[in-house]
Amino acid sequence: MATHAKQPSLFDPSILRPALRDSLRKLDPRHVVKNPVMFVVEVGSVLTTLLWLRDRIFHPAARAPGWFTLSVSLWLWFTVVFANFAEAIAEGRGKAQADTLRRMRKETHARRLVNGREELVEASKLRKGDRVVVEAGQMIPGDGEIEEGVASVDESAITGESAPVIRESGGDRSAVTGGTKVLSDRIVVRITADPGESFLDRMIALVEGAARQKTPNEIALHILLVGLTIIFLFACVTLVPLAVYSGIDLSATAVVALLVCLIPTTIGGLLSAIGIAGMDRLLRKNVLAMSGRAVEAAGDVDTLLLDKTGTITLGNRMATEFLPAPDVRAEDLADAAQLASLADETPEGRSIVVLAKEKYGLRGRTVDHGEHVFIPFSAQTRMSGCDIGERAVRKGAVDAIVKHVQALGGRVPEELHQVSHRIGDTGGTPLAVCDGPRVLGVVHLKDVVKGGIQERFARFRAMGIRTVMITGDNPRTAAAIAREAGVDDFLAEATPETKMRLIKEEQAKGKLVAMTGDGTNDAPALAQADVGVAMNTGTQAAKEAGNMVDLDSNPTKLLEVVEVGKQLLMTRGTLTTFSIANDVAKYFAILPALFVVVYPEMAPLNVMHLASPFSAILSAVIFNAIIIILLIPLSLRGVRYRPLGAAAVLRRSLLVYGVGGVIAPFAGIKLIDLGLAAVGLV
Ligand SMILES: Nc1ncnc2c1ncn2[C@@H]1O[C@H](COP(=O)(O)OP(=O)(O)OP(=O)(O)O)[C@@H](O)[C@H]1O
Ligand SMILES: [K+]
Ligand SMILES: [Mg+2]
Repeated sequence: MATHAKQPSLFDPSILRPALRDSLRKLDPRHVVKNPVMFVVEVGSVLTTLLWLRDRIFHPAARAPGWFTLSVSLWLWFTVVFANFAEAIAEGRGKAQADTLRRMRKETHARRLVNGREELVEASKLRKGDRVVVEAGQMIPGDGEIEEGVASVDESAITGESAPVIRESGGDRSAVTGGTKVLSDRIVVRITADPGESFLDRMIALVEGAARQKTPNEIALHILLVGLTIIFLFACVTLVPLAVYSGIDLSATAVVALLVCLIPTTIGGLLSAIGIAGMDRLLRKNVLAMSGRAVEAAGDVDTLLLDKTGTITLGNRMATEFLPAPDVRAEDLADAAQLASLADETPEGRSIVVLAKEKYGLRGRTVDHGEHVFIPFSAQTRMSGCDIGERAVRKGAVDAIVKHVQALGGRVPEELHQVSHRIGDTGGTPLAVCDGPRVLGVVHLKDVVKGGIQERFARFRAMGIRTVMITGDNPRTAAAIAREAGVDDFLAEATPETKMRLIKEEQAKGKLVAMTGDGTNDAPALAQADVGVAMNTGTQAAKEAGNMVDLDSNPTKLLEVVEVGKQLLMTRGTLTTFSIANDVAKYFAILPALFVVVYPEMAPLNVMHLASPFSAILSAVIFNAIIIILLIPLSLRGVRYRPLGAAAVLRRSLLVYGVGGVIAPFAGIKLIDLGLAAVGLV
């Protein structure tokens, strides 16, 4: 997908041209009215245009020369167009991607199963609940869950990643996406989305911005901007009697121009572009955010919950050793462990079967489904196993097996705890094995902490974010891995319920919580978290519960999500500071120029020595419009983010953008004034 394409330059012609067209179309008052500050400017543009026409037609004893009224009017129109352009160009980048995605949504046929027979139908006719067969070389016709089979799938259409991925029925990797291609084997898929509601459809709507709504923060900022606009409206209106009293001929055009210079047009014009660009930046990191609100929440996250296995560690836990109980032969332990794992398709289960084969030559077992009853692993029981005849073999977390054995009236040897503690302290996972009430020993599962993870957690700490590892594993293993990885805290022996409880507790303390997950049993927690990032490989339930989907299914992607969120908040904050500082400075730049004619005492304030009052006002209006264009790249790219504490970042940006915002207008207006004088306009 286009998300992996090199970041296009900000002003790529293919985006620039439609954006220019859009910025004129967006002059429609019904669009502009959604942005109150810009609406005031548009009303001002219409008003000054009418004033100019009136002067041309009726030649009254005009207070302002025609060239002045016309120039101000034109630059006010430019101001609105520039703001529209900022928004259009931010949207344009998503629109280009949506087009790429649409082209990909080719019409395909589906092999629908009806009463055990296949029939060929158009993919667009598939409904929820339909079952379809897909074989090697064919396109998956719709979103769904695999009911039967395993297949390798090329998902590059969605993720941009060309390496095939394995999708299989049963586990947490059973979801498939319409538009991806089966490379090997045969699967039966149960369709989970009606036409028009597929992942690809939603993705198109999202990147196009069609689904975008103002976030609560944006609404709050809008209200602030409207407040400022009203205050300045009063300030400008009261200036009129003051001017009359002082004998200054203040034209209506001048009052409108002054008003536009004072209201926060810079941030008002860039606000929506900043929001759109934030979601776009996330998309470039292959994360689909379902709402702008989620991106903002990511920028304010206090606590981050992460899984141990597969997130902090590599996740393919391998059996490395059988450690039998005192009166048990190692071979018998290996035999029982293998029996308990024959149907266990988890990496743990498979590795146990292999180790027993390698070490003790245990192979050639046939599985008889009449005789063997397999008990699959679940996060609640934390055990799995097999019943065959008299035997009931179980393997699982040590505390779970201990409870199980005690419930059956068995005795737990002291050595079991010693051995498990030893394994746990090295960061390994001890799996206890029992046959009925008899404890047979422990299997040592080894897992490896991912490379570079310490640096990632150090960055989180620098941002002031607390990281908590949650795991179903025992406290000793958890503590060892937590120490090695450098997380701040951990929760061991967790079940899906305790995960959920932890999130609620944090939220009750007023914290914003983020988490990643992929399983159906992560879904409630993903929905509860303020930022829930679901893995694209995860189940349908997980993807629907979260408010973001990571197409790369990389659990440590949260770090980048948080950074993009912070960058969005900072960009908006700094540009607001800059905009308001700018407006205040303009007030002091223009007023002395207007009044110095009648109040020579104001001369020391008139530091700018502008050519004339008309020139002062026109220069300010031009500066006011141009600054929007100049700040578009910064709004789209975002201010550079450094992982410092929130207070330090704020102090720094207030200083840079506040002081910069005060100085810029003086320099800018003076330059424009000199330019106007040079071309002989004033
Ligand atoms: N296939 C399995 N059969 C039996 N027991 C298992 C199996 N897989 C894991 N266990 C045991 O159950 C415990 C809990 O597993 P669970 O998947 O809930 O957590 P985890 O994988 O250890 O950590 P995380 O929550 O980070 O994924 C494991 O620590 C292990 O002791
Ligand atoms: K302004
Ligand atoms: Mg697990």
